[in-house]
Amino acid sequence: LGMHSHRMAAIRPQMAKEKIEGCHVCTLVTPGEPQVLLGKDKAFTYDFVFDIDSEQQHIYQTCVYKLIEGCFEGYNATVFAYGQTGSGKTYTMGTGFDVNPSLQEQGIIPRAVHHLFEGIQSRRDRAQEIGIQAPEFKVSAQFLEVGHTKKFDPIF
Ligand SMILES: Nc1ncnc2c1ncn2[C@@H]1O[C@H](COP(=O)(O)OP(=O)(O)OP(=O)(O)O)[C@@H](O)[C@H]1O
Repeated sequence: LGMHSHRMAAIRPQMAKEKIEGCHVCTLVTPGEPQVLLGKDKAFTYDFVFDIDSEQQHIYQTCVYKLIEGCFEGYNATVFAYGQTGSGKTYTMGTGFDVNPSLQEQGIIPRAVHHLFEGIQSRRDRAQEIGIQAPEFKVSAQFLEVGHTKKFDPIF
């Protein structure tokens, strides 16, 4: 059994409150590199980095698309968001229920569910077209939210 993981960082725009308080953006993404500079002397490297103006669609396409395609081959996949309060986990995962985001703003989970069921349907349709028995799919998914656990370090 092998396990492979990727780490990505997405930088969110400043919230209105932060702008009003005169906060400065302290991150700088190194052009062409998956690296974030924090202030002058701290550099962090990830597999992917998405700067402030990144679109949800781009994040999905780069980080999650292949995982869902892999599910059709029988692989398991996990997408895990972590970060401090207000850093943008809910927004990026698309699990806020109090807002109704535009299609463009839709996050990872609704995109993944859509991709999964579209993928199933198109594989079944294709089988019918060429006259073979439609494949059967069993879908099992989990969505967990861990919060406010002061003693739990999710970065391991
Ligand atoms: N990429 C983004 N573009 C625009 N707004 C964003 C982005 N990321 C986060 N936000 C906004 O920033 C605020 C905080 O984000 P969010 O609620 O997703 O944080 P969180 O990490 O889930 O926080 P908590 O741990 O407290 O639940 C929200 O108002 C959200 O809409």
